[in-house]
Amino acid sequence: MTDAVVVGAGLSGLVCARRLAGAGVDVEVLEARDRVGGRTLNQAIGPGQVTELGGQWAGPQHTAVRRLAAEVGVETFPTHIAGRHLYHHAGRATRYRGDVPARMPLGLGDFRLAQARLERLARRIDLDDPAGAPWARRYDEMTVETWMRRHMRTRSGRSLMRLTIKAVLAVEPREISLLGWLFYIASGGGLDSLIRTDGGYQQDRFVGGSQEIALRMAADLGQRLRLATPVRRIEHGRDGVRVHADGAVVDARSVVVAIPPHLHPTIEFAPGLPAVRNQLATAMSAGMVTKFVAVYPEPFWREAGLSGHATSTEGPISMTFDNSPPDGSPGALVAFALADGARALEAMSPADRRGVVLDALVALYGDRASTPQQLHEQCWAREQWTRGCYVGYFGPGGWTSFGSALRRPVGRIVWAGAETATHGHGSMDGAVTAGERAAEEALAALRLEAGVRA
Ligand SMILES: Cc1cc2nc3c(=O)[nH]c(=O)nc-3n(C[C@H](O)[C@H](O)[C@H](O)COP(=O)(O)OP(=O)(O)OC[C@H]3O[C@@H](n4cnc5c(N)ncnc54)[C@H](O)[C@@H]3O)c2cc1C
Ligand SMILES: [Mg+2]
Repeated sequence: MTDAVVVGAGLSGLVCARRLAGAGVDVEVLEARDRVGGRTLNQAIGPGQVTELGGQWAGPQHTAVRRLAAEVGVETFPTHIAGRHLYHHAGRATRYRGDVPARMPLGLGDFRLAQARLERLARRIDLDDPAGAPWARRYDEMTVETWMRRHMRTRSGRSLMRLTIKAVLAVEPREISLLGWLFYIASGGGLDSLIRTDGGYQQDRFVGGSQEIALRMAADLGQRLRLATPVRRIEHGRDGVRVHADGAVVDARSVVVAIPPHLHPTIEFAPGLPAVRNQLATAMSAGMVTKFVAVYPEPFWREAGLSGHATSTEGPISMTFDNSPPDGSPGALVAFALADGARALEAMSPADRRGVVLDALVALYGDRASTPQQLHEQCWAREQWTRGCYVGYFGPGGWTSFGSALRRPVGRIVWAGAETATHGHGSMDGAVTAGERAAEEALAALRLEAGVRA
């Protein structure tokens, strides 16, 4: 019998296993895919050059993932952001500086007032228990769309707020409660730090691609990690757990489940999980993102004084960034289709989808954008072992009904994953801190048990 099994070799599961192994615990990691990294994924774009198709940026607030990267020898480099950004709205692309386009002063004023209100409310959120306060529950009943209609006066202000929530959570404002939005804002260190283009969430990237962090942890784990081994059934009881996966059965004292909650129903638990835990898994949904990376001989937009960052209220592409490697060669633009935008693209043929994305890039960056050397596409909702991104979130009422069960262990089952994070919820940083927290919980239980046995 081994001490612990970790289900899922994303950042969270790998960090958890690394901490457990470091504490002298026998641990085995079972991963469904034939690769590690989960929602982080490198894409080669040239000899020795990569870009990312999943999570990639780290802001100054993301101290845990930075610490981990340093530990495994992965460096950061600043995201290329110098120059003017583009805002595409009402058929027109305009240039701007700063974090929010100022084309419509009334809309911008409206947005800033709403932002100030959200920041003020978010400061009252208890990250450990967002729905705990009686006043918080009222906010869980209302969608962000409803709140915007009540508190924002201009269409352009609302459209900026809609774009903001889509950019940071990949959901439409009708899909999430105000409390869910406030929790996410508080967890991310404030709305300002989530949206500012200078020194915010997108401040830095990882040299060699973000997946390199997971790849290095996997190398350190060696034989303790098994790929292409999806877990199908977890038996758990007084004496231990038995984890059934394709091609493996592992007996252990505890199991850490490090997959997103909306995938929990794909595993059979015996005995079944508590009622509220079952309901939590189906109440938590995930956003929807398709990420495109267009690769060009050079980052030609830079010569034109453009940063490569754009936001758009029109069409399926809501946001772009310069995603070139550190030396700017080759040039890469990443384009995001988010929520309704990503869903709209799924109704098209691959060729039509490609055409629509290139048209969007041409509308922003001109004709040179029409002929990339490579165009990569990753729809995370299509992926069997992810099914939605960036992260799981609760719809209206979800935090109130299920929030308190989110991290509560069930006997010998401990929960990890970015969805269980308090700080940096849904980010790589959150995945790391959640993995560390889960390792502490599993360790405490193992020590208690060893003490009882001794
Ligand atoms: C397009 C995109 C952009 C993002 N941008 C950023 C960003 O810029 N910055 C940032 O910080 N975060 C970003 N994120 C979020 C970040 O990538 C995730 O929060 C983080 O990687 C999640 O890690 P995790 O270990 O919790 O989950 P995952 O990475 O999802 O890991 C779960 C693992 O479990 C495996 N698995 C699933 N089911 C089973 C099973 N039954 N048995 C065995 N294994 C199983 C999966 O294959 C996967 O490897 C982004 C995400 C996406 C998709
Ligand atoms: Mg994981």
